[in-house]
Amino acid sequence: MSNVPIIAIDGPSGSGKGTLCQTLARHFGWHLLDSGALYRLTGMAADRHGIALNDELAVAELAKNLDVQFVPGADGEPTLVLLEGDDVSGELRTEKTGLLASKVAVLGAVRDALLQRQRDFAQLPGLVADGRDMGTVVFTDAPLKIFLTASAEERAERRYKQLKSKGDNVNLATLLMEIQARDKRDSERELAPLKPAADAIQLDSSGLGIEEVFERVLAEAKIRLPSL
Ligand SMILES: Nc1ncnc2c1ncn2[C@@H]1O[C@H](COP(=O)(O)OP(=O)(O)O)[C@@H](O)[C@H]1O
Ligand SMILES: Nc1ccn([C@H]2C[C@H](O)[C@@H](COP(=O)(O)OP(=O)(O)O)O2)c(=O)n1
Repeated sequence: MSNVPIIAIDGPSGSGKGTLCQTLARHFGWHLLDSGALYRLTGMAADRHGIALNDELAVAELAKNLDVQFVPGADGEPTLVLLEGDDVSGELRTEKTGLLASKVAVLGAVRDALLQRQRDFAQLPGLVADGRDMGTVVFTDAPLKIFLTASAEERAERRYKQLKSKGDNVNLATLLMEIQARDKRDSERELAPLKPAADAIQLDSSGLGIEEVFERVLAEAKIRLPSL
């Protein structure tokens, strides 16, 4: 793992991690780990199988044996995600699934079950890792760690526009409450809580455009990863 350059991006929901990570991975031609998707899929699997979200061992067993396939889309089309053979690409990104993910993510046995699977993504020529504990737990040696934030209001607004453009019937006030509840659960949990690593660069993206965030992180990458 140590010879693989890694950029770890952590932060709360809607801060722009996914967008930034995809742009960075494309820019460098590196691999991408969407760790949140693994927690989302675990939450969905528990929901499908009627397993209580606090049944730690049963949920961890699901996490260990996730039957998932990522099928690259045709030109310009998004990757399809199949859970147990069913296309769950749409359901994966809903707020309901985000909430399920945040609930199973408090369970230590689930986090342990997903740890090695995440580390296996560290492959040459490099990895951009998106999550909550990339810099603090999963890739502690990453030479560049970014903790990306934005005000809860701005994050809710971003999510509102994103879901609205997909045709979802959403309400801004409800989204803000959901984001705040998820922030609280993710930050206050005992294991791998959402917090900046001691050596992370904190970047508040409130009022910054997507391109501006990318340029700032690119500049940091050139400093911290001199081989780039
Ligand atoms: N800096 C930014 N300014 C405005 N909108 C942004 C910014 N970064 C991301 N977005 C938009 O906000 C929404 C949520 O971003 P996303 O990358 O999914 O966040 P996260 O992965 O942190 O939850 C997306 O629609 C994205 O296009
Ligand atoms: N490394 C990670 C990634 C996600 N999680 C949990 C906590 C999050 O609320 C959920 C969903 O994460 P995800 O990054 O997909 O969600 P957002 O796109 O930021 O809304 O999973 C985690 O505990 N650790």
